[in-house]
Formats: sequence, structure tokens, C-alpha cells
Amino acid sequence: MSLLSVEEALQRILARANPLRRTERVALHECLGRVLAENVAAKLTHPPFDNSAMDGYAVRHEDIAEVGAELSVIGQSAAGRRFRGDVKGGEAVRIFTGAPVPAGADTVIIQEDTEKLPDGRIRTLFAPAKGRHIRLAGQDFLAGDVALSAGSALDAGRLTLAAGMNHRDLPVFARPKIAIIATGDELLPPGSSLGPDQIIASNSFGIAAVARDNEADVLDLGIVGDDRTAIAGAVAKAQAAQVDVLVTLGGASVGDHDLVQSTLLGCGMTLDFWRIAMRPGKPLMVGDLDGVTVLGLPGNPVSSLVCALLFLEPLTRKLAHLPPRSRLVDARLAATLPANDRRQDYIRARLTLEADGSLVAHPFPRQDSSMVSIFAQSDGLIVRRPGAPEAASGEACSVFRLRDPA
Ligand SMILES: Nc1nc2c(c(=O)[nH]1)N[C@H]1C(S)=C(S)[C@@H](COP(=O)(O)OP(=O)(O)OC[C@H]3O[C@@H](n4cnc5c(N)ncnc54)[C@H](O)[C@@H]3O)O[C@H]1N2
Ligand code: MOO
Repeated sequence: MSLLSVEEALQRILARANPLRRTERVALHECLGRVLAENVAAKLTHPPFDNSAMDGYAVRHEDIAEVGAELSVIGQSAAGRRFRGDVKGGEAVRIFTGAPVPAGADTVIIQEDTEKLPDGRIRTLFAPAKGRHIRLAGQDFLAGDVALSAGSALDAGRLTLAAGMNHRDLPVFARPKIAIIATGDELLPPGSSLGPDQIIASNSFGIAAVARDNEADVLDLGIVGDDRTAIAGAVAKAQAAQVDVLVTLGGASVGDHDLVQSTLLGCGMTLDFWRIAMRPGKPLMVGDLDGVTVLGLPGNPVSSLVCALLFLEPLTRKLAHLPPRSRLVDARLAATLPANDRRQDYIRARLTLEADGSLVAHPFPRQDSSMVSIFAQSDGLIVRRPGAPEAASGEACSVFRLRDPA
């Protein structure tokens, strides 16, 4: 049986996904990570008036062209309380950072470059250039300037700019909605007292985290047993909630109790593909149920997480109008790895940062896809191409980064 490659699987998943058209207005403090659905123009000019960049004195440049000028201080201009008069020849106005520059002044001399005379006047110790330390009105942006464009993801800088442009809320694309259904007769939620043969359903938490980390809203439909009616009931709930993606966990393999695919086919799903050449995660299933992308992830927690990072993350980001995350980095191996078979391998590894800034990948000796404790300790996954020959310690390798090295 020839299995689909990871690259082809990802291409096919992304080919079916269109960035969402739904939009909404969201309050600024809830906009972090959201993507603008429209261009956003400034509602005002910033700065609204010429103001001082420093604490000092507002002066006429012609008066201070020579070091040692002596000026009378005729008042002060503070942020929020401007000096109302004019600065004339031989005069200075005490000024503070952000305060409006008074009429007549064209330069600010910082206080460190002056000394106070016993009669209250000041003497200049330096001759700044004309216009020094004055921020001109509108130098940041003008009312009507389109300073943020549609398609921009809102981060700290862009949110500050939106607020500065006097917007209380912003038009953003809706978040993708992702339903998660865990399947298996053996599963109980965290906090349960387990009976014989039972285990905790942990996967949903990791998969929901991947979805949320990529700006999706999650509808956790809980656990259903290995039972067609129960699975179909949960699928119907996901459809009624009009989700964009349906993720099922477990029951994806070939055992007698692996009923997810056949149940979904019975619900009307068209199967795109099932099983790919990767480890962990071989039984990945992808289909379409009336426009909803279905990702059937394997039950083993590590398989499920690796598939979610490789496929659900890029899918969600495309739906959410976000650029793909580049997670691949170069590293050197800290141990020898055996030749690989035909499945692309994702080997759990710790990463260390060397003094020269390079990364070293330390593979864990145990790679069982049920061992979530190893995955949780992993900073990255060493990517081993299908058919890769043995790789010696010290050789270059490619790592799918999970987090920064400790
Ligand atoms: N004869 C074959 N057997 C298996 C194959 C195969 O090709 N031929 N593939 C293996 C691979 S690879 C994987 S991965 C697993 C995936 O199987 P399923 O997706 O059907 O998963 P389950 O059998 O339902 O569960 C596997 C394992 O994971 C536990 N599990 C399930 N759901 C959860 C959850 N939500 N949270 C935590 N743990 C969960 C479950 O109890 C099982 O221990 O199949 C191999 N078999
Ligand atoms: O591919 Mo399975 O995901 O090795 O455990």
C-alpha cells in the first residue's frame, strides 16, 4: 500500500480550505491576534500639535545660535497645559516632554545644556540646531491616513496604533470554529476515579490548545463511546453549531472498534484520504462533511498532537487569514539515529542552545506514541525523511520546533 506523503497530505488539506469571509467588530482589548478585515484609517492627526521631545526650554533659535546666550524665563508649558503667550526675542519658556511648543519658539534646548543664573534667567551651554527636540504635528500620522491594512494580524504595535488612531473597536475576521470529539469506551474525563480498563481522555486538551494557539474557537463535544449512534449524535451537534472543522480523536485505525470513519461516511462525509507516511500519526483521516473539513486524528496522544501541529495548525491559520508559522529550524544531532523506513519520522527531542547560537537536538531514547510525558519534555521533533540513511552524532538535522530551548 502506498501511503500519502506528509507534504501531499498538507497540500490537500490546505487546498480545500478558504479563508473565512465572516467578520465581526471586536473591542480593542479583545483584538490581540485577530486579523483586520478592512483597512483602518486614522480618525485624528498625531501628534495633534508641535510638542517637545525633551524637558528643557522652548526658545527662538536665532537667540541661542551662540553658546552663552542669556534668556528670561517667562512661563511654562506642560503636557496637557500649554503656555498661552508668545516667545519673543531674549525669552524662553520652561517646557516638559509632550508639552505644546509655544508660539514664537522653534527649538527646544534640554535643561542639561543650560544653567540657572542667580536672577532666575538661564544661560545656554550648547547651541542646538534649529528645530531640535520638536516633534512636528502630524509627523506620526494624519487624519484619514490608512495606517493599518486589511489582513494584518493585530499585535502589540498595531493595537497601540489602532488605539492612538482613536478606534475603540475594530473590524476583524471571525475566528475559525473547531469541534473536538473524543471517542473510546475506555475514556473518562480528568478528575475521574477510574474503573478497571479505563484511562483518562487527555488528548482533547492538547488539541484544543493547538486550535486556540492559532486563533480558533473550540467546541469541546466531550467523550463518546465506540458506538455508531453516539458518534453520529456528536457529529450532528458539531454540524448544528456550524463549525468550520471537525476533529475526531481515536478510532481511526483498523481495529474492530475503530468506527469513526465508517460512521462519518454514513453521515455523508466524502473521504479525501486516510493514512499517511508518517510516524507517529499514520492513521490520519481527512474528509469533507457538507463543507466542514473533518480531521480524524489517531488516539495515541503523541500521534494526535503531532498531527494537530502538522495539519490542524496550518489549516486553522489559513481559515483565520494568518500566515503559516515557520517551525523548522536547523540543528545538530547529539546522538546517532538509525536509518529510517518509508514513514517520515518526528523524533521527540530536547533542544539546547550553544554559545554560538546554534541548536543541538538530543533525541529521547523512547519514542512510543502513547508516552505523553516524553512529548511534554520535548522542545522539538527531529524530522527524518522517508528512507533517510543512518545519521551520525554531530550531523546536521532539521527540527520542527515546539518551544524555545530551556
Ligand atoms: N493492526 C494495526 N494496528 C494499528 C495500526 C495499524 O496500522 N495496524 N496503527 C497503529 C497506530 S500507528 C496508531 S497511532 C493507533 C491509532 O489508533 P486509533 O486512532 O484507532 O486510536 P485508538 O485505538 O482509539 O486509541 C489508541 C490509544 O490511544 C488511547 N486514546 C484514545 N483516545 C484518547 C484520548 N482522547 N486521550 C487519551 N488517550 C486516548 C487509547 O486508549 C489507546 O491506548 O493504532 C495503532 N494500531
Ligand atoms: O503512527 Mo502511530 O501514530 O505510531 O502511534
